[in-house]
Amino acid sequence: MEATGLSEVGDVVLNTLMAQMDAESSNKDKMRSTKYDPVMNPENPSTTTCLSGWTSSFTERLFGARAEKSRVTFEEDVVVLDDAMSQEQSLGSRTNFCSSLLEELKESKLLDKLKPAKTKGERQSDALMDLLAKQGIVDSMQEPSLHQQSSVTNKNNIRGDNSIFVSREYRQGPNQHKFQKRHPLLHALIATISATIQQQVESHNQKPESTNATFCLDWNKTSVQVATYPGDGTCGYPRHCDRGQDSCKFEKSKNVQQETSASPSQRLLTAIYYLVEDDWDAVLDGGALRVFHDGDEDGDFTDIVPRQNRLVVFRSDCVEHQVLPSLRRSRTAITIWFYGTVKIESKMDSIATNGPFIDLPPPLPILSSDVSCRVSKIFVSMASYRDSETRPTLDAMFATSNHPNRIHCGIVLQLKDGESYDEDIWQQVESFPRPQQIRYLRLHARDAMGPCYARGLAQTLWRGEDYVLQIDAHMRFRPNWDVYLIQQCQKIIEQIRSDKVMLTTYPLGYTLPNNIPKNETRGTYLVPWKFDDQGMLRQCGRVVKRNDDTSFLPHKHYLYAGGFNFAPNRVIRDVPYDTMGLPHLFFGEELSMAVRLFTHGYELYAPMETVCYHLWSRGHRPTTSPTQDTLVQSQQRSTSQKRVMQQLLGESSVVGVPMGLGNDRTAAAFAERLKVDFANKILLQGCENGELTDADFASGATTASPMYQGSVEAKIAALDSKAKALVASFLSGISY
Ligand SMILES: O=C(O)CCC(=O)C(=O)O
Ligand SMILES: [Fe+2]
Repeated sequence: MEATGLSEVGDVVLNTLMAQMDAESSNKDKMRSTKYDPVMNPENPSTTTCLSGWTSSFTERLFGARAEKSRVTFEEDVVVLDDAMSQEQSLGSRTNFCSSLLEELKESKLLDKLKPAKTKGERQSDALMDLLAKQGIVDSMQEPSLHQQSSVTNKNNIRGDNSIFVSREYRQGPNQHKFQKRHPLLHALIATISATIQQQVESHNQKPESTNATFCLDWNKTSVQVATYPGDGTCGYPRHCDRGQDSCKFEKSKNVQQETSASPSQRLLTAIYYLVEDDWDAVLDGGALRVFHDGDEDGDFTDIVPRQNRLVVFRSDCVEHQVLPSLRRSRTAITIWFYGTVKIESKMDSIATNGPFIDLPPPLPILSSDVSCRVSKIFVSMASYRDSETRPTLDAMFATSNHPNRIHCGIVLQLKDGESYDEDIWQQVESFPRPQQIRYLRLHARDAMGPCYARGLAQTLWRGEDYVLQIDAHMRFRPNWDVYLIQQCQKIIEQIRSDKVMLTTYPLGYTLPNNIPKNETRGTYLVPWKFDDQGMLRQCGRVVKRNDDTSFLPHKHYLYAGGFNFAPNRVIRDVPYDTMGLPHLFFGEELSMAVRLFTHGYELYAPMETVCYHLWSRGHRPTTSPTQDTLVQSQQRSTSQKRVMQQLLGESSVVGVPMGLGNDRTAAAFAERLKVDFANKILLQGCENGELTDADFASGATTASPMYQGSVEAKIAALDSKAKALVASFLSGISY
């Protein structure tokens, strides 16, 4: 074994030691790390007027539950506040705020300035302006004002209203007193709604337990629009999302553009205040705001009648809506858009059983955009063989996920009947706090037939979830793992324009009970290691140098890890586990999957960051070993190994058959990419680096090292004496 490999092990051990020493101080840091800095709302410099009818359940609707849900519902996502503005705020002869405001708009001639909304061409030029603003070529704070709007009616307009933006410069610029003097009621409306929203956002963000989402609103960037739909029954506004068509789930099939943490804030909340007459009739006047519940084209909806003094608020980034034509009279509304970003953080749920984590690794970096509309369900496939870590793994997995409600597990529990060790495991899993999200099959351990059988059975528990994560039953996770995996997967799909992608690698290790190398978050990369005495190729993971440039795609490789892989759900149909065909196969399972995936056109990638940690020691659980095989078992194993060899050599009998190779690429091409000669069992030059170069690996390692393959004991044996001493002192603190 080469010394270069050892220094990698040394690194990991050192980092683990440091993690332990840091454990106490970092526990304190586990509190919210992102603090929102309240900024004084310029729309509201002195007053503290708030909408009186606003309740905390409204706040919960807009800022709370959404992060956990995939479906928009009227009851949970839209706030309708009647009698929004109190009558005391009206001025002059009228006692009614709404009619006073309408009068104010008329008197100030603002309503005369309304123009048909923008044409498609104008919107495209806006997009260009946006781009230029992002490049710093023009000032991004400029918003469309009266002068920039079209004065020509265009039949291609998708929306039929006449509108005007009350420019930010006018409302908030140096001459804002002019605006306030000329439009005192409009100013009062904007200030009241803004103050309420600001107060609610702040109080939401200060409650760490409320959700895992922090709302950062950019108070300098509100937009205010006055819009009138004529009452001729012809004009409405088709179904849309105020953030733009790319943001909604309904539009998911189109390429979703994700914000990066550097992207400017976007529309986050839409507040619409209706200025119609008080006898507006839902049927005779029409003009309802139709809110769609689901992402589907033909999903449910709720119609909201535009009542006088009614305020409707919803999330601009996920609530799709439409304006139905006004049938009898014109319909005026004022819309305020609030801009901002949503930071998603992991809930640091305390672990219900097996004590708390002594430490958690740093969260995975995820794009700061609110992915709540885009995050799909994940099916977690897990084969567990008499493993007391099954329940702690599930606990850790849910506790560190962003969207625990969207995770569904299929577990194959292979347990001995009547043994207390096994019955304890059964009890723990059966009494799991999220029983609706756990499906399982229980097998007698005596009927176990190796990982392919168990993982194949686990796949039968899939119920249409969008992504599939296959893991072992002894893992820990970094916070944000679910959103990170989906975002990385999507990034690759967009780049290579194929959804036959998989993220997979050998994770770094943890030790019992919960010792996670907190400072070690680098990714690992799979490369060939050696041919074992059965003639089977073994593989290993190598630590890759950290690269903080998030624009980089994960590194492509050709090997597959059974204990950690993530892919869009089509993988279950394209390359399902060979449940019956490879009984009692251990080494060979991963190669068979690798060559099958490759020949079916799948590209495999190693995440840039460690996503989870794997318990490499088997000391905590009873395992089977080939020496305990019955004759039948060992015969079956060697038949399975032969089948894997046929696959690796691309024999025609295994091409294009169920559970065999695909026709997209050949096994020979796989071997060539891997730089391995399977027929002669030779590793070819450069195979230890895969698609990378020496410089890409940590510690300048030039050879493949078996760092994650063996037991802890094997690793100790491989260390030099200095590292050995460190490991010994480290292990003496751990009981297992
Ligand atoms: O006036 C309404 O009810 C909604 C208008 C709208 O959807 C928009 O302007 O984006
Ligand atoms: Fe809208």
